[in-house]
Amino acid sequence: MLRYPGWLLGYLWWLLKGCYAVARVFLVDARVLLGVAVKIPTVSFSASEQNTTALKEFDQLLRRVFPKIFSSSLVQHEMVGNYSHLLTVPGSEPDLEPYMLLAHIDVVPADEADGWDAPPFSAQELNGFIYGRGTIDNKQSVMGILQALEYLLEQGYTPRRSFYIGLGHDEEISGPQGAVNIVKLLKSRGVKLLYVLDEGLTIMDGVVDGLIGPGALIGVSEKGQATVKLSVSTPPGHSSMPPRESSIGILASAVTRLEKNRMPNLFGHGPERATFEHLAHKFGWPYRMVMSNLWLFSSLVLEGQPDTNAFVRTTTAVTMFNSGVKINVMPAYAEAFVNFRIHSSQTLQEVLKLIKSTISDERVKVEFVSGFDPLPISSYDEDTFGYQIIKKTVHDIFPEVTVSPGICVGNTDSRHYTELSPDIYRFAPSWYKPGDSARFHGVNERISIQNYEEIVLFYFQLMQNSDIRNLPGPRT
Ligand SMILES: CCCCCCCC/C=C\CCCCCCCC(=O)N[C@@H](CC(N)=O)C(=O)O
Ligand SMILES: [Zn+2]
Ligand SMILES: [Zn+2]
Repeated sequence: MLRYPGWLLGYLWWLLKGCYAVARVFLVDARVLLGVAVKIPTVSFSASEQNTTALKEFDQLLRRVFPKIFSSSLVQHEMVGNYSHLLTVPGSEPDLEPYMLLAHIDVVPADEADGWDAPPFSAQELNGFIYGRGTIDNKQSVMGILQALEYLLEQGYTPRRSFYIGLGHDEEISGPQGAVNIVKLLKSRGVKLLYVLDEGLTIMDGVVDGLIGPGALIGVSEKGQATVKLSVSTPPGHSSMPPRESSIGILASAVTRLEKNRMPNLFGHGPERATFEHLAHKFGWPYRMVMSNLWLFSSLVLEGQPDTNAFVRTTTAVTMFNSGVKINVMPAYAEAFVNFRIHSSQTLQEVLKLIKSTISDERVKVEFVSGFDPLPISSYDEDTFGYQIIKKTVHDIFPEVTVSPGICVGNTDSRHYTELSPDIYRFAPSWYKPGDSARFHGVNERISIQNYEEIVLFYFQLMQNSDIRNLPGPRT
């Protein structure tokens, strides 16, 4: 048996304790920093209105709290579209294709009166959670990525593989100034990316009936979108002599038809099939039996909840409805906006056709407002560097979690990056438990302090894991 002198063991123990102490300080700092970031209300109110004062303040915050990043001769920092950030970290081996991490600084509006347990821009800690807008969408990634890089720079780390960090300031309004201009800039420089990782799916725990243990879903695609405006015009008049149907009534029937006749269940026609194939061994009896009939499984198990239902079909959301000027005047005009999120196996054109045939009322004018097809499906096989490195990193930090591909039900800045890379992934390692779907863009958005620490460690590990030349082991 090998014998070590006592002084050596003592020294190693001292070193270990030192590393632990540094790690603790680094994580305690990180948690405070997330709080400071959440307190700055970087709200995107609408396509034409953003809180630019807050965006400037956020820029100042980043420069103040990440001194190594902003003073390093290694890291190149650029502002893009006024408030977005592009960081370039050149590797020592330029022949290795770079990768890119994305996150966004802006948040959707939040009103304490909607029922928050703590003010949405307070970052108050309650029962081990930091509450506030942006804690899961998506300041946890902004601060987690930068904290990881700051710590690596502090350790004198220089990567072999170059990487970029893109922090958008207008993701919540589709990224027209941030992501779009970062992509233009990178394209003009001839950059190609090995993989891109953006926000998106999460670690699900207890949200799918029958699934035993947590599952990390890595978004290998994201749904498309269609927004349509429906409008009805009728002659105005006195409310004491109303016609049988008002413009509001006609429009209400049209949106009710859309809500009642959901788009078809397409389970099994897109990457969600692979999700369940990868998770199959984690289903207990009798779910495992039902899973052999995937369609039955999807309608029994998945259609019931808004989040799992979004996995299996194009969703229909009536988001705006306006009409009427006075209680005794028949409204001359009523309009509604309906937002569809398109399943991977459908196209925008197919969905627009279905909308018209479902409404099937000539009095309702249907206008296309905006939309795009579902995004291409990135590879997730054994030889795909990006997917496998993300998967390995999940296992390094969360050994108990099963990893599987999934479809991101919301859209992200990464959808602008398709010309830079075929392999785009949407995932951040936030825990997602029953009830959490309502926190995204809703009330009581929060993250546990422990989860935030895990997120910092995840990016810290990911940057190091990405630094290998090839995936290990024989590959067929
Ligand atoms: C086995 C099936 C489980 C399905 C679980 C679904 C889990 C959903 C988990 C997280 C959803 C979070 C979506 C994150 C990305 C959303 C980003 C966003 O808000 N984007 C906006 C703005 C835009 N860029 O278009 C949007 O409207 O989508
Ligand atoms: Zn987001
Ligand atoms: Zn969002």
